[in-house]
Amino acid sequence: MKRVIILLLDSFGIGATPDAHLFSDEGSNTLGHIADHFDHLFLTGKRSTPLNIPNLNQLGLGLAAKEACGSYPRGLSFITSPIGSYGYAKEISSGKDTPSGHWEIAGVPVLFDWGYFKEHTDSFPKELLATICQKAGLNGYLGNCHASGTTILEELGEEHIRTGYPIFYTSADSVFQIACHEEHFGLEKLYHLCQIAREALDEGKYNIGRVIARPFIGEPCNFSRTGNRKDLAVLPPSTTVLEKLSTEKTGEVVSIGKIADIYAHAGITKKIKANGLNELFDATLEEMKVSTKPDTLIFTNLVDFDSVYGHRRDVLGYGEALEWFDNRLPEILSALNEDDLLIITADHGCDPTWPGTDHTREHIPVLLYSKSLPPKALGLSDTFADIGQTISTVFNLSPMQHGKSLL
Ligand SMILES: O=P(O)(O)O[C@H]1O[C@H](CO)[C@@H](O)[C@H]1O
Ligand SMILES: [Mn+2]
Ligand SMILES: [Mn+2]
Repeated sequence: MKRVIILLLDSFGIGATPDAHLFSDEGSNTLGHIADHFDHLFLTGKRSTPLNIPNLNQLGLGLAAKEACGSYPRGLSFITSPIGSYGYAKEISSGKDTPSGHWEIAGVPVLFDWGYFKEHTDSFPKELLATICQKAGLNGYLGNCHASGTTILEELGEEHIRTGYPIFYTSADSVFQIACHEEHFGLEKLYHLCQIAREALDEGKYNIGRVIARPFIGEPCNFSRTGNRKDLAVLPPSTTVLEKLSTEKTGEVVSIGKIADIYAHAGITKKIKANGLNELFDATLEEMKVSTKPDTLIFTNLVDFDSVYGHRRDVLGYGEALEWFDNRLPEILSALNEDDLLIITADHGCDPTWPGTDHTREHIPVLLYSKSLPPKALGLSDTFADIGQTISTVFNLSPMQHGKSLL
């Protein structure tokens, strides 16, 4: 039996890429700056340890980070003999968004330019808004701007409840996001509205990667987003390794968390919904226990690193979540069969110390671990697609067009 398990820590970058200046992200470093912060807390007596992630470090994370940005993350002990193969990768896709990162990992980089809503206010074209309102029978909308998804609820959540108008917003990513109250507006009504927006964007050829439903609950001054987020993505531009596995080998491709949505369900054979790091982690472990089909890929996206900590610029929360993950990592390692391959990686950066609330253009870590694989230094991957090519090699699929196998 051959299985590949991918744990994707959404936004866990390890240092700016050479093209980061094109995104105003030169010097960004998600892991590095979190480690700096924790080291400072330790040295000033506010924490009993620096950033404490010994298991990731043993897998070669510190060494990969050193190669990616020039310095070992502060406070981590220097490891000379990691137990895993470690490397780092840069991105050839044009954007630093979630679909681009995930698709490139699956062997399909985004070599075209997405459409973006670049204006920070009055962000969406009038004719697009008119079409959506007409098709959805809406008398109005709120927002129509760039925003952080939690800040905009504080600003407009109350007015949304009072008027019944949905909140439309975007970011530096190729997204059209819609926030509505689950009870006052209704969840199904929100999903329906997102579908209308998706169709209007496609018909208008705006080339927008995702429409995202952002449901929330609560009262003014106390709103919170729920786990019923839904991403309506366009299809990847060509066949991903996920699709190849499910068609060439009739293998099992298990999505845990938002993976299925990100790939527009293409190639996914089993979908497991889970919210929050704990549930996502438990679901991954459970799937590793019950999956018996040969040629299985279990792919988990741990979105909270990005949506709860990275975009919120919560350095402490991000670091503590990393420590939580690291502490549970041995459970995954001991659930691995002899010829399973574990891949720990990310899709882009989201440095919580960086100005603004957007992603950062960074290298991703590429940590491979298998009981049957002697550890080695993998060096720099010129594209995230090396991961897809590696998976294609493991399952003996036809080669992907991009990337080289790391095995
Ligand atoms: O600020 P929130 O709503 O979390 O939105 C963020 O999440 C979106 C999708 O990952 C990004 O484009 C960014 O805008
Ligand atoms: Mn992401
Ligand atoms: Mn994000």
